[in-house]
Amino acid sequence: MWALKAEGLTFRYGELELFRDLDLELEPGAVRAVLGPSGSGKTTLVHLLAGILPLPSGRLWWGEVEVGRRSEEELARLRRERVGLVFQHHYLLDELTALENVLVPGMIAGRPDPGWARRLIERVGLAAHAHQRPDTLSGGERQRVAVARALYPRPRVVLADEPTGALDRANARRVKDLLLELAGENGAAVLLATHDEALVQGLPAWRIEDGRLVGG
Ligand SMILES: Nc1ncnc2c1ncn2[C@@H]1O[C@H](COP(=O)(O)OP(=O)(O)OP(=O)(O)O)[C@@H](O)[C@H]1O
Repeated sequence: MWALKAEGLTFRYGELELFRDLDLELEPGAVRAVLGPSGSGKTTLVHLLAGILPLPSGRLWWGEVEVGRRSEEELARLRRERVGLVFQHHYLLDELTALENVLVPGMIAGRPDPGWARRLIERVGLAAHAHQRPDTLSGGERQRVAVARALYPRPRVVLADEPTGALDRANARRVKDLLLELAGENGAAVLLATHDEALVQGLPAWRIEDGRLVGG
């Protein structure tokens, strides 16, 4: 069984065709970088795979569940349970502490587990900062909170779009390493889209070419 699978994905913005009959499959625990220059469609691909952009054609699965056509509400619930998202911008809530931000997915689901949230905050090296608000943390620390929050629901797959794009080299590596470690410990597959080839050196990678993914 796969953690993430897409079949026959075609997508265009007007005249600009970004994907043509694209297939992909990630097994549980697998890691793939998605590489491509600016404008090649990395963000668009992540948004399609996250169900943020509706699929105009093709099929998408998160684990054994086919995403298909669903109400916004149902899609949001499924995504919260099955998909961890990390973007270049952290999207943390400024009025909550770091720990509370990690717990948010559990509160929305009505099953908060503060012990698990605390363990994740510890794992990303922020135990001493658990009760600080995001606006009092550094950029790298905020991204580590975002990584912990993405892993909180124990998702099948983590989709990351330039998660280290706003960070210096050392912080970028630390955030990327933590993302892969935590995902690995929890059996989540990771798809990491970036233009930064040095960051993902040594990882299996797909490149966007002619509307498909090659390599890997
Ligand atoms: N809403 C939109 N309407 C029309 N064209 C769009 C839209 N969003 C993106 N595009 C175009 O689609 C192409 C792919 O954009 P996308 O943001 O997916 O690329 P990317 O590889 O993530 O780029 P970057 O690394 O610069 O973020 C670009 O040429 C962009 O101009």
